[in-house]
Amino acid sequence: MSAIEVIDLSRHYRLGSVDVPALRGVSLSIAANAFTVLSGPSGSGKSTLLNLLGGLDRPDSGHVVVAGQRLDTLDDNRLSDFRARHIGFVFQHFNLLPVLTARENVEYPLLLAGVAASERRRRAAELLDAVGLADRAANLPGQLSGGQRQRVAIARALALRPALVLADEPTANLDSHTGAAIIALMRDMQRQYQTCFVFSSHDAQLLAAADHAVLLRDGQLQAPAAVKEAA
Ligand SMILES: Nc1ncnc2c1ncn2[C@@H]1O[C@H](COP(=O)(O)OP(=O)(O)OP(=O)(O)O)[C@@H](O)[C@H]1O
Repeated sequence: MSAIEVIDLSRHYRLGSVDVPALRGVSLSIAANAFTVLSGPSGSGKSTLLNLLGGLDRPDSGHVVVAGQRLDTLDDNRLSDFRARHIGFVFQHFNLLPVLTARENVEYPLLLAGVAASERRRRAAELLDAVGLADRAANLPGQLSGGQRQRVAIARALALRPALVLADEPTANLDSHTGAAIIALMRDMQRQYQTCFVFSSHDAQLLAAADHAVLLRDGQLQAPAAVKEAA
């Protein structure tokens, strides 16, 4: 079963009079309940594709279907609502709100979704426990290490139990030891929460941990290889 269908997707950027083709006619299926890595050299189109999968950007042609919903049929408000409810994001720079504690950061998407306070507290506590940070719930992001911040970001991404979690270079700002721990945690969370995880990365450790690798070069798909059978 696939969580995402990508159909003949193209995205060009204009730099003055120069046309930069970032993605050229990409079609693929991404499996549900699996760990998929988008890989390829710098400039190959990984972030562009990830942004289109997450509805953060719109293609010039082609379309994306996430959890059965064609994103191109949604206007900006409905797309933003769909994103909030069905897609969790993890960023290279963590993007936590600096004035909120770890617990409040995890609760934030639940607050926006109108979840009652007692349920927000319960779910944030469960998730912080799952990422090994139960004792750091009251800390601000500035009082946490890079690896701990990324753990909070992963807990936040899972708060609304999304169909899909997208992560753009989630280990790029971490040392290799911390990066390996974050990869193991994401793998664990993917299994525990039965979610589709998609990452962009140059990180060989992340590629080795993946069920599927999507290889891009010059905005086009290379052979999509099954790294190993999905667990
Ligand atoms: N906002 C933009 N304006 C113009 N060109 C852009 C823009 N964003 C990306 N590009 C170009 O589109 C192409 C694909 O970029 P993209 O960021 O998707 O690649 P990437 O594989 O994620 O690279 P990296 O691994 O370095 O992050 C590149 O040629 C890049 O220069």
